[in-house]
Amino acid sequence: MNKTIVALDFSSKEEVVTFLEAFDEPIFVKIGMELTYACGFEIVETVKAMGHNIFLDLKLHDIPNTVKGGMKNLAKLGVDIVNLHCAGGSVMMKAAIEGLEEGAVNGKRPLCIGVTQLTSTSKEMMNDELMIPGDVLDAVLHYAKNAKDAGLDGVVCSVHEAAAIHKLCGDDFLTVTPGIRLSTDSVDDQKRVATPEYAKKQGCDYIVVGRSITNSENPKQTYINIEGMMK
Ligand SMILES: O=C(O)c1cc(=O)[nH]c(=O)n1[C@@H]1O[C@H](COP(=O)(O)O)[C@@H](O)[C@H]1O
Repeated sequence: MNKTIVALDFSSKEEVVTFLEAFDEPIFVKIGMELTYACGFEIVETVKAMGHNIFLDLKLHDIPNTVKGGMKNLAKLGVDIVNLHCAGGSVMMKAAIEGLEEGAVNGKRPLCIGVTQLTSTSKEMMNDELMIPGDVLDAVLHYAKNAKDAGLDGVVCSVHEAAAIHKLCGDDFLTVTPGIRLSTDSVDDQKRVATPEYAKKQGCDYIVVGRSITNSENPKQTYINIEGMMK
């Protein structure tokens, strides 16, 4: 199974198709809000028809009943992974799983993972602006435990928290880690970043990589190099 999930942060179907046509084999991709809001859910069908695995990253965060209904309809799309914000709370997370089970296609629901603290969040921002005290690791572990208890399949976190999450929640509990940068890349808006090599050392199940691949001169070769670092 591929360990690298490529973030298709594009605003048109043409860019997505051109990007994916370079790959000879199916890969794992992430369709997020930029692409979905530009193209609608039709883009999910387009990418599925090309044979790729899909993480549909819409980060649901609302009252339990609304998230349940939303997840029911997302499950019908037959994607592999969906996500939500753990900050929505345990009742919301349980409702999300109920919705996914109701909408499951042929008895199979998408995996559901919860965003703990965005990788663009620093300790200072978390403490001073969001008013969550302590270290980022403490908050992330607390949210991960809530997610596990609510029946989620894993979390989105930074590479720096993945090993501690596996220790607390078990090796089967997925850690999906964005904020990946090659050592020469600019950090951009990310705060908790790490290289693919370090992600492998920390036991991350999947890394999410956007700009390091999509903005590179040869995206396919960069993808192959990064996959190589994760094997
Ligand atoms: O849920 C996500 O995928 C996500 C969570 C998070 O905490 N941080 C984060 O960067 N992401 C996503 O991962 C991708 C990272 O993109 P790059 O910074 O370009 O590699 C983006 O599509 C983000 O929306």
